[in-house]
Amino acid sequence: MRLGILTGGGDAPGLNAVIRAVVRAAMRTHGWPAVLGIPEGFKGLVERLDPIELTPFTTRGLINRGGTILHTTNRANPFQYPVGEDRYADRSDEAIQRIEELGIDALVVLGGDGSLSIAHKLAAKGVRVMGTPKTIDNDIQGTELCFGHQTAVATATDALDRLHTTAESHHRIMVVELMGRYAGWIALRAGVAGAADAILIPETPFEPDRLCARIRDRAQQGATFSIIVVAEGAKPKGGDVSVLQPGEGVYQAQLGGIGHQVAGMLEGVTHLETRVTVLGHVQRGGGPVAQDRLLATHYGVAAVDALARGEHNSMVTFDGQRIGTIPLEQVAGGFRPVPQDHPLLESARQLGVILGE
Ligand SMILES: Nc1ncnc2c1ncn2[C@@H]1O[C@H](COP(=O)(O)OP(=O)(O)OP(=O)(O)O)[C@@H](O)[C@H]1O
Ligand SMILES: O=P(O)(O)OC[C@H]1O[C@](O)(CO)[C@@H](O)[C@@H]1O
Ligand SMILES: [Mg+2]
Repeated sequence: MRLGILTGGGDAPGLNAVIRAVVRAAMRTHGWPAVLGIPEGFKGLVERLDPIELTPFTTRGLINRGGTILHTTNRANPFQYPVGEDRYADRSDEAIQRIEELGIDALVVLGGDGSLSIAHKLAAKGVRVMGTPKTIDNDIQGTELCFGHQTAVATATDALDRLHTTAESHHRIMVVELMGRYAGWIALRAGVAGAADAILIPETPFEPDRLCARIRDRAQQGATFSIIVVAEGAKPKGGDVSVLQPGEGVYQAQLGGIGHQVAGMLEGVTHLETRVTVLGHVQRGGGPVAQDRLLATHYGVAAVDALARGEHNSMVTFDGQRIGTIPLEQVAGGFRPVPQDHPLLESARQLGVILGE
């Protein structure tokens, strides 16, 4: 079987490790021919960019490399492809024609919800696809873990450790804005691991007055500094998410600003000196931590195994114990928020972490 592979949407640590695993499993275990790497996500198919021949030799040294050697874009949906200023066309037939022309029997898509939804639509038109769940936000339906997430959590935790020492030196409030558009997995996990005093996530719109009162109480009870973690998609009760740049057409809005908003509220009420750190794309950069290398490797091997079994139109998954697969139709268009009864939320509550409730 000739495999094609592409990476879509934002990058995440572990993409290269999946590519390496797919290539090795396909060629070494199944004796399939070299895998064709499609550059720039789905754009590479529509624009007929030259594929990259991937072999165990050309994918050496990839397990710990950040980014994606295939490059990626989040602006290349073949079903709604930009063809001019504010104009889009369905170019999916051209993408499919290119897959056929390259002799690709199955396409492995490393992507988030957007890319996996596109893969599902291609499958409906007869393309054999296999997805692997990628996103640092960890918000893809059907799997406990997406690769990249644990690296982002480690990076954010390290940032919180560093902010602790300077917060303590200056008796300041430090507000840290972390990624997480719709789900607060990074903020919750890094917040607990980094001993944050408050964690605000998109799933729990916060009460500004209560938040300010509780931080003021902390100070009055002797706390000389506070660390507040805010997911970029967090919002006050009855309010909206903070947008830096609105979305347009197929372009998603750029979120940001909630950290400064929260800092302004806190400083106004508590009169404590407050500083803001927006960690941003640092969370997506660099090589994957060991857990993400392992998860990415399992996912790559499982994707090839599933195709070899004759399965397609699925995504590989991890349920906390085992690697499996799930039909893409159960993934596309959905997302996975932090449930209100999640054990880590419960532990945070019991530690007295302010959760904006
Ligand atoms: N539900 C959907 N169905 C079809 N296309 C979608 C859907 N959501 C997003 N898209 C398109 O898919 C492309 C990739 O989406 P996006 O940038 O969200 O990447 P992703 O794969 O979801 O990764 P991530 O969001 O983690 O960066 C974009 O062109 C976007 O317009
Ligand atoms: O790289 P971009 O286009 O700014 O996208 C940023 C978004 O991508 C993510 O990193 C992953 O979906 C989100 O956390 C963030 O909102
Ligand atoms: Mg997306």
